[in-house]
Amino acid sequence: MQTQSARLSDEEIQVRLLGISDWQLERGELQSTFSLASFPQAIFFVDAIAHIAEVEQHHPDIGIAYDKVTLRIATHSAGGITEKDFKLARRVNQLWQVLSAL
Ligand SMILES: C[C@H](O)[C@H](O)[C@H]1CNC2=NC(N)=NC(=O)C2=N1
Repeated sequence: MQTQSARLSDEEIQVRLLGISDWQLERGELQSTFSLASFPQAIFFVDAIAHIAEVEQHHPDIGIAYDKVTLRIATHSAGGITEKDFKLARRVNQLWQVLSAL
């Protein structure tokens, strides 16, 4: 879909960042770090993200440091940030809200 995979301008990115909590623009990627209660919970979170990524056919770079999970999202084919990246970030935030309520 052309509209979803078109590279966003810096201004468009900043506007969208206002509407999504806990994500920053770092080195040309959307980035967020989530703190879990334990290493197994971090792995569980990453596993759920993997399923979302497969459904979306859009995949974050994932770093796991004990109980912290850092996600970096960019659209490599567009050489920048696109709507697909924000869609994935919003899905991760939804997952985070569900897990936080458990
Ligand atoms: C064919 C498939 O849709 C592409 O290779 C996708 C897969 N997942 C992807 N994920 C991310 N983050 N960026 C991409 O450009 C990308 N490309």
